[in-house]
Amino acid sequence: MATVGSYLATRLAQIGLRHHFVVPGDYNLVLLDKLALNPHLTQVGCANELNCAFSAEGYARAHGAAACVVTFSVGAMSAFDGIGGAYAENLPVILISGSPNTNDAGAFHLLHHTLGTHDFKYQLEMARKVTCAAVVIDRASDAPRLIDHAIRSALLASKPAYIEIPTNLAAAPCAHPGPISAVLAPEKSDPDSLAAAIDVAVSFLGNKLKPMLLAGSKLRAARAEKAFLELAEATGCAVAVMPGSKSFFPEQHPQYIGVYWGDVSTKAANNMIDWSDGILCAGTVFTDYSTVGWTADLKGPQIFTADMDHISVTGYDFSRVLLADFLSGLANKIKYNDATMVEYSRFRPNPTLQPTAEPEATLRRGEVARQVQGILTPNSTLFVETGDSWFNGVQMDLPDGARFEIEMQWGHIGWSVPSSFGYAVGAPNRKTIVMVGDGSFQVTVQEVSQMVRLNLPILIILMNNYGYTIEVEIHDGSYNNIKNWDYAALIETFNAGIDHITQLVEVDSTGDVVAHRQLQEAIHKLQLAVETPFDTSMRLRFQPLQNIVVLIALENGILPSLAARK
Ligand SMILES: C/C(NCc1cnc(C)nc1N)=C(/S)[C@H](O)COP(=O)(O)OP(=O)(O)O
Ligand SMILES: [Mg+2]
Repeated sequence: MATVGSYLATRLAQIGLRHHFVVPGDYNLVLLDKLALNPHLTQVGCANELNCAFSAEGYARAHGAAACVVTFSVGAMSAFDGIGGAYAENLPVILISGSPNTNDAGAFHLLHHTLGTHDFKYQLEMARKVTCAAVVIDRASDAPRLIDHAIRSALLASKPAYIEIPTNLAAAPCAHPGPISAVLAPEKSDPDSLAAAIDVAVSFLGNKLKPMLLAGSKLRAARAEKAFLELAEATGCAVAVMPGSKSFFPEQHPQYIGVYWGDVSTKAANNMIDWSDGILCAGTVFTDYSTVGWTADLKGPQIFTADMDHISVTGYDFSRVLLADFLSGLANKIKYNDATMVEYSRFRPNPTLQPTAEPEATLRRGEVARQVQGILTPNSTLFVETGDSWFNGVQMDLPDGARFEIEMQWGHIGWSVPSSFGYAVGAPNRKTIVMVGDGSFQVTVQEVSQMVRLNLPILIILMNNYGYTIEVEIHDGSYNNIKNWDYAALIETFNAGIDHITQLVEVDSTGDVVAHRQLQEAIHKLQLAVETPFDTSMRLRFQPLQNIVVLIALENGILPSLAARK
């Protein structure tokens, strides 16, 4: 016989997970022991449950799915914020929570960590709001069915799922797992609807003079990036992406024309969108953010919408048509029409190279962004945090193979630190770079200490502009003040007890005036840091830290109103 905990561990390993993120608590300790026994799974501790959920979210970005394990109520409540983010970003994260013994409710026990009532179902009710499937294992014999249902639902919908396991059932015997195909077998498109949707799309695009494609953030969740590329090359037309799907289409591809984000588009992509008479939108999500306050929300007869499992255009609507099936089926039937590329070639803007700052100039945001651009490789993954970093990141010109991670829908400040940590756990062979503001960094900075512990080579570019600057731009007030930190000293704290040489490099444009050339040198050396023992003779202020590089750039160009806020 298996146990409920070992059954769950086997299923997590069988769907390809090699790590799971945890915060222990007395409702989940036996379960954690069972999960830790599985030879394919490594347990990764996090500093709190918000970061635990965001770390799993980042792992899912790298690995396809993820799992995090928390304790009842005080743990899960905090994790729900990160799980809400995974829901909003279409990422299959399995949230697993310990819970009271099955006899506690019936005995009218009042329990610690709960709301102090006899009702222990509130967590399940809350979980139902932020997941696509939420189950409670009330009997060990139900565990196989319920665990399989929750995991399969999450993988098919690319949304989080919730599994609640009472303390006394984690080690209870249950049936051995059956074939994993019961969980992993893919859904199929309805063949008639698929054929009909493709025919409608062929005539929609076929009778347009200047059709083009727009890639959206759900392309990854639908596992349709390859099919989208196939369709693009079959049509020869211009291809734009939305900010939430940057890097889901190769940016060095001749048909790539930039990020469509209304007035903040790149490479004049918005001009082509406005000029086109027919746009196939694949996996797109139009929100107040992504449409720049509804100024670019693409409605009307010239829009053809291909969603994860649903196709629609004026007068037609097809369900159970999987996006990847639709795109590759359409690629086989579509007529070639490169009119939009011919037009775009007439005004394709030259790349705007940020001028290199003068050697002695003090450091500014543009110079930091220019130098980050310079270190991007096909193996880079660039995380951009909510705030100014979004705009710096969206402008980056990605080499093919480079990936771009943004939390465009949930937009939770602080997401990038734990998410990049989880991502790097899931994809250690990639070079993870994070651009994050000081306000965001302060929300979830604890997970830098996990980066230290796991010796992950992550480069964090912290843009310290003394506060919530985006908020200042939106609507100023004293509430946008934050206390500046001595980040070097903070990082030293994380380094306690670690004897490896890694560096926190603080490039301070006031006080120790450090010209930008030293930033370049620092970045260059930081790159070396992950391969070779670090040269500790840096002239910059630094604190030894385990293979993590946190580069803190105080932006000299801070808004005058902020200057006084130190
Ligand atoms: C407070 C808030 N948004 C509101 C907000 C508040 N709470 C959560 C969890 N998420 C949010 N987006 C935002 S964008 C700050 O300007 C971020 O500051 P910082 O990281 O320092 O970046 P910038 O200075 O470039 O803006
Ligand atoms: Mg800031």
